[in-house]
Amino acid sequence: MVTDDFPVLAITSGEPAGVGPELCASLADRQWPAHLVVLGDAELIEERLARIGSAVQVRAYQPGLAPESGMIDVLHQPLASPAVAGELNADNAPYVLALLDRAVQGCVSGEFAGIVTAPVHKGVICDAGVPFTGHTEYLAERTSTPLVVMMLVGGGMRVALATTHLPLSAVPAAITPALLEQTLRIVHRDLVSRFGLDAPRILVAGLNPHAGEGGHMGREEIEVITPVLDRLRAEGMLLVGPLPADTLFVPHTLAQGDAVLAMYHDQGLPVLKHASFGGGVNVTLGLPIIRTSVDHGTALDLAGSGRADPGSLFAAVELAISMAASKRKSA
Ligand SMILES: NC(=O)c1ccc[n+]([C@@H]2O[C@H](COP(=O)([O-])OP(=O)(O)OC[C@H]3O[C@@H](n4cnc5c(N)ncnc54)[C@H](O)[C@@H]3O)[C@@H](O)[C@H]2O)c1
Ligand SMILES: N[C@H](C(=O)O)[C@H](O)COP(=O)(O)O
Repeated sequence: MVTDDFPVLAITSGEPAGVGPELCASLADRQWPAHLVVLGDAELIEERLARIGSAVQVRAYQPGLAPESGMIDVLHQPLASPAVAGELNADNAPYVLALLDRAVQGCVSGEFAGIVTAPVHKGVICDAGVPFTGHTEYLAERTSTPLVVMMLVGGGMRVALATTHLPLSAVPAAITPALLEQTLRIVHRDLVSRFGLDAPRILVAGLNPHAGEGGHMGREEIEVITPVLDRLRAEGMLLVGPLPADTLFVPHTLAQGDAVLAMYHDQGLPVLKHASFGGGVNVTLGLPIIRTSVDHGTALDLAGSGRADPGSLFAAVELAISMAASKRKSA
């Protein structure tokens, strides 16, 4: 059960051909102020541990059992087909989704205080016939949440996205006044409730080069972004922008805000990942449950090598623990 000061967190081990299973096992290298329960196929995790020469042991998860050093507690979920490190197999896509479903179910029932996700491979899930664009959208659907916001934290930055996993050509039409307003409300609310900021200041990027150059390089700033910002400012929200994205991330400007709202995935994430890859955290705002994740993908090239850096997973667990504590304080 989730106790006040010792949350139980579900760690989904993700794509079985990727680095997720071995990274999850490396969580046993540290002592955590939480009970970490790895969701995955126990034999797969044992096989990866043996392969990388790790002394970590696998124990079957039982609620209430105290964590032990050098051991990971695994809530066994069987693979559909044997997994080979580095080789994607669409037959295991339902397994990957079952890990997420089980974790969500545990959060809803109160068994888990939150979810930390190791990476999945979006393409192989789609290849299996399940339209899938990412955990963010999947968890929104599974928790019946109409809108969630992806935010990455790292390198001293918090970068939220107005749009997530959609083709670049679809971005301008997706940035509607309603989307932008709801997104900013979610970012603002969660920065207060989950990150402990009293009056967060959000730097909002424009969509076009030089924020549209007064309408000469695009009109979204004038017609969509500025009116939304004006409306929310009138309510007291501290919003700066729309700012030209090329200079938004220079230290002097960045220092004037607590978070950035970028208009699309590759406007914000390359900057953050350049500054912090391997140590950043992806967090989903607006969900009724806590969810954090690594900042990297399945790294098929490293799977089974023992060379994958667990830094981002560790940071994701730390953030989930701190968010669970904030939630308890505000309850
Ligand atoms: N949280 C997630 O589930 C998540 C996040 C990002 C990407 N993805 C997915 O992962 C798949 C592969 O994506 P990609 O190839 O663009 O990115 P990737 O992050 O898997 O790999 C990019 C490079 O970073 C290296 N790298 C990644 N993780 C590392 C680690 N922990 N330690 C050391 N080096 C590491 C890889 O070896 C590779 O050279 C895609 O399907 C993508 O959508 C999932
Ligand atoms: N956009 C994320 C990143 O670059 O880290 C990644 O694709 C994972 O997204 P989900 O959390 O939605 O799976």
